Amino acid sequence: MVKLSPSILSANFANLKEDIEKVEKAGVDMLHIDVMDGQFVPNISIGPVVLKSVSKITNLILDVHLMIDEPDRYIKEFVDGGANIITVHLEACTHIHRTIQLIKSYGVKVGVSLNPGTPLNHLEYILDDVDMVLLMSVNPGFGGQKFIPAIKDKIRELKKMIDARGLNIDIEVDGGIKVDNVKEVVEAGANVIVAGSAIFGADNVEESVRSFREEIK
Ligand SMILES: O=C(CO)[C@@H](O)[C@H](O)COP(=O)(O)O
Ligand SMILES: [Co+2]
Repeated sequence: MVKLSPSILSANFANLKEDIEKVEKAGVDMLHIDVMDGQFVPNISIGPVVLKSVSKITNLILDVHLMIDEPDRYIKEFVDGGANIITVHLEACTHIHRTIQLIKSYGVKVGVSLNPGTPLNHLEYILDDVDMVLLMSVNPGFGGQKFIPAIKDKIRELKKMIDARGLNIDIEVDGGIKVDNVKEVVEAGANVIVAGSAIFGADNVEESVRSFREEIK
């Protein structure tokens, strides 16, 4: 079953509660929380304080995407804020293995994300330790960018690596996913789809979620 994880980066932050209720009612599976530090990526978004408030008004799985340098410093705060899955960028961690163990020690799920230009072989010695791999299909930092087509091959390769090891790891893809390209992403092997502008930015959120579901059923 393919899961939908709309990114609140494209929500109206002055109206966040209503926006989240809309996607929840529309039947999405998770809520993707983009955290940006203005250092690892050239943008600043939200942190654990907002996450904590969000966790109080939704039952959706909170899928936290940390685009911050040396995330070990803040893992506990995001756990306390209600994160169910914490994904860190491989490129942002000096000791990725240690960071993965730290996240697991709090009993939450752990994901590792790769920028579009980072090769899959960097996962070789950590793949067995993670619950999810997040492949970026845009360069991180902003919503509303264009999907990078080469990532479809990367998804296929990752799926092969996971299957060859007999692992049960989610493949999440994030950036530029719309109703008209989601099918290709799922066919390549992704089973968690992030969509920001295409869901929170849609005129009719319910209709957008329905169209996504139709494409990936
Ligand atoms: O992590 C990021 C961007 O860095 C994403 O989660 C975006 O927020 C997705 O937005 P769209 O590309 O779907 O508009
Ligand atoms: Co994201």
